[in-house]
Amino acid sequence: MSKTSLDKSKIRFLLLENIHPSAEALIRAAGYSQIETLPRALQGDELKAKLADVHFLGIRSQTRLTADVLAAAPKLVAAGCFCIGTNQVDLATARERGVPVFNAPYSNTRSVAELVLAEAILLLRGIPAKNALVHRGGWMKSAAQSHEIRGKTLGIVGYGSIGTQLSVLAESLGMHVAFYDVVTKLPLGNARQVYALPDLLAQSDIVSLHVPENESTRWMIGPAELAAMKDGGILINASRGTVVDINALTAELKSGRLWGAAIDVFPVEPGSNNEEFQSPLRGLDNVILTPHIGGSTMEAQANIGVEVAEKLVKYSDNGTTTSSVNFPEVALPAHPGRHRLLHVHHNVPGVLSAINQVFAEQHVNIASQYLQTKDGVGYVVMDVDTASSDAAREALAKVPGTIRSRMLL
Ligand SMILES: NC(=O)c1ccc[n+]([C@@H]2O[C@H](COP(=O)([O-])OP(=O)(O)OC[C@H]3O[C@@H](n4cnc5c(N)ncnc54)[C@H](O)[C@@H]3O)[C@@H](O)[C@H]2O)c1
Ligand SMILES: O=C(O)CC[C@@H](O)C(=O)O
Repeated sequence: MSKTSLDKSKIRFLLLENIHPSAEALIRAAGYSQIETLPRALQGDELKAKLADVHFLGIRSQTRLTADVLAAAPKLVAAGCFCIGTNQVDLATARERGVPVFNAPYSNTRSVAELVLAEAILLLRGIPAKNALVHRGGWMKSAAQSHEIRGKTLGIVGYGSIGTQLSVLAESLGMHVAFYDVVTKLPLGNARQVYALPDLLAQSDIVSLHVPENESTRWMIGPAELAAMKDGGILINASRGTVVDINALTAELKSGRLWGAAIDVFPVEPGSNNEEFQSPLRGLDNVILTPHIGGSTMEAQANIGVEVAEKLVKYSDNGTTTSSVNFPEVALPAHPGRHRLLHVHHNVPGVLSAINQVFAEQHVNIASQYLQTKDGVGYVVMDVDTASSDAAREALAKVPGTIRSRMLL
């Protein structure tokens, strides 16, 4: 088992938001014993107090890692988002503080695509409203406004991992697929790219949103976009709650101009299962409301637990940052018989030569050196002879421009 300069028994992991137990199992199997798990998100002061002593943090979509919170986490070595979205983390600040952030970019794409397709079928048949009526003792045996999915047009906004997966599944059921994306994408199957969002909205029977939360997607579906949708259209949002103006959507649904919607994500979501969910969409019969569970299947969550925990452990044990969403990516081999020095610094001219100067002055022989930079931050890793590593680490920490350094035994 690999060793870290800080004894593994002293390294603290905090896993929030009911992360699947597969994560804890993997971290324990790697030799770490201090792992605290909580079933809910933490925010603000409560989160800051908890983070004072934490080295590795695991979150899902609800815990906000703002610049303020990161400043209160001086020991934080790395953070893992046990999900796809990383919009809840101030990624630039994390990078500038020398904290790599990891996620699981593919583990729940299939789960989301399956749910969206199921919702599209249910909404086209008016099942949510019929189900609600029958539960209240009503009966409405009628084919009015009930349609097959075959031959209908699905408009996908955001043709990435989930959008493409959905595209393939929808075509297998006989749907026509059109998509809008800011990037020109290779269409799968017979799908076709539409280059203006209003055009896509106007020609789709069902519109499904699969964009990340960022400046370009915030409130991208507002009154004008909803008005551009077909009469009787259906909107599905399993991306992020800030993508849709929920009040405008409520108005379109209440007026009956849009036929139905399935919404999994909301501008404000409860941080735990014990809080009340508030939304103007509550009580509308032809709206499927789900508690942000698009990616919540046992299969996806178990895989995510392993994938992200593995990335955190690998960074802790060996320094590898491959697939980090905010950090220079370095894939490192094992370092048997050597000590490994990890140095994160501001990427300004002279830092690397200062490091090499320090090593020359300390008579430290560098066996291997790896360097990557990203957006103003450099990450250099050096494997050195064990005899001289302590002196080298001490000198390295004093190099101007250093953000942080670490040694692996
Ligand atoms: N409901 C859930 O449980 C759940 C689960 C997984 C992911 N998600 C959300 O779904 C999002 C998409 O996931 P993914 O894995 O497909 O991401 P992805 O990065 O693979 O794809 C996103 C696509 O959106 C495009 N895009 C970005 N900005 C755009 C804009 N302004 N207009 C049009 N297209 C734009 C990108 O070019 C990309 O092709 C995630 O960021 C996450 O927020 C939700
Ligand atoms: O599990 C979550 O909290 C978020 C799931 C989903 O939105 C994701 O980004 O993968």
